[in-house]
Amino acid sequence: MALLPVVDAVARLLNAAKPIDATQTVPLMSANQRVLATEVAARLTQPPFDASAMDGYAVRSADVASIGTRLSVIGESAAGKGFAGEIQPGEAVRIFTGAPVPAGADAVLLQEDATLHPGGVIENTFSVASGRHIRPRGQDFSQGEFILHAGDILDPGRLMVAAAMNHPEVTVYRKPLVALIATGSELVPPGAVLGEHQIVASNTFAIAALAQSAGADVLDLGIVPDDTAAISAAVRAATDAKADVIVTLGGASVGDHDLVQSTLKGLGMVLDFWRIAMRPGKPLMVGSLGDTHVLGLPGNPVSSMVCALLFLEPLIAKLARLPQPARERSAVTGTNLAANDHRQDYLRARVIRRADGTLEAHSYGKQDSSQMKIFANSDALIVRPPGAAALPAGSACPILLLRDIV
Ligand SMILES: Nc1nc2c(c(=O)[nH]1)N[C@H]1C(S)=C(S)[C@@H](COP(=O)(O)OP(=O)(O)OC[C@H]3O[C@@H](n4cnc5c(N)ncnc54)[C@H](O)[C@@H]3O)O[C@H]1N2
Ligand code: MOO
Repeated sequence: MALLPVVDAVARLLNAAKPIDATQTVPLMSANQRVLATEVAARLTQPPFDASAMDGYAVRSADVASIGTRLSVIGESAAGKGFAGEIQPGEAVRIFTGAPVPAGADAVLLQEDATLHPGGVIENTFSVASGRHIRPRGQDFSQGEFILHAGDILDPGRLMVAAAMNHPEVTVYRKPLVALIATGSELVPPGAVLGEHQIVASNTFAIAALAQSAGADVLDLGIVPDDTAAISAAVRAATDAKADVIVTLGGASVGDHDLVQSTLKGLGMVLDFWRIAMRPGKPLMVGSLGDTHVLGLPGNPVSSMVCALLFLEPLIAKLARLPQPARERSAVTGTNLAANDHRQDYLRARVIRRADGTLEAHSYGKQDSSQMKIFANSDALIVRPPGAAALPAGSACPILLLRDIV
């Protein structure tokens, strides 16, 4: 079977994925980066009353048209405790930022523009026009106004206005649930005392972090040995939990102990495709078990990460109604790059930002898909398309950023 090109494989996966319709109501404190499922209208008018924008004196502007006028201060209006009476000609009320403007007043004289005399009398050193330093009722928004909309991604500004509209909670789309199953009889969790021929299961932590950053909830189903019954039990646990995506780690290739595909098929998985024209990550498997997407990632740590970046991250974005990831950048290669074969190659690279802003990517020379230290030190993947000619240092090359470059 010919290997499927990466771009076709991603398109097949995303075309088959439907955004999640289910919603849930969450408190504002838990709503950052969630996707709104409803329109949100203001439950009140903001500000709810004409309010002072400054600390000073509420006055009748006609009284202070000329400098040097004396006014009697007859009371105080503070934020949360306004002045009940009405200002008459020749009177002023001490007022503070955010406080309601008393009846009769139509401007605020800054305290810097008033001289205080004994006996509660002020004298203006500046004149203020009608309306000056007053925030009229409803200047921000009005009750019933729709300010947030279904599909909006909640961020600090939107959460601020949601709270100001007097909503303690919002209705958002449910996050996709990604179940992770690490397969391999050699695997033990980090922190374990390793027996002979055992290795630490590291992939789960990388893929879980990637899935959470992409907007998913993660269900870690732990490590299962290379055993059909054990893999089946973990897959059933994932479907019982109503996972939207089951991600298996390892056992994706052709060895005698690579049982993931055969086990999943035995449980009813429909295989969509297997084996992609990419390096690393060739043995990636994609299928569906009922409505659940199944991604079988290769066990080699870097292969699993590259597959997760290329396939799991966009899948989560589509299910979650979030924008597709935008990791692509233009860079120049800082090293000579060899001609490529028929598999799209993803070279781990350090990236520096030149003084002119250009990104310069330095591929690690020797690298294979088991080398986690190189991946951890990599800022980007240089993308080498199938059949790409050799590139001398200084040539333009596309990269996928793994982290921000300062
Ligand atoms: N005859 C062939 N052999 C292999 C092929 C092939 O086409 N023909 N493909 C190779 C490629 S490419 C890859 S990638 C690997 C992927 O194999 P599997 O998905 O079956 O992975 P495993 O054999 O289970 O493990 C590979 C390697 O990674 C380690 N591993 C597994 N899981 C984890 C984990 N959760 N955390 C850390 N490390 C893990 C495992 O111990 C192995 O060392 O197949 C090639 N073989
Ligand atoms: O594709 Mo494998 O992922 O080369 O190591």
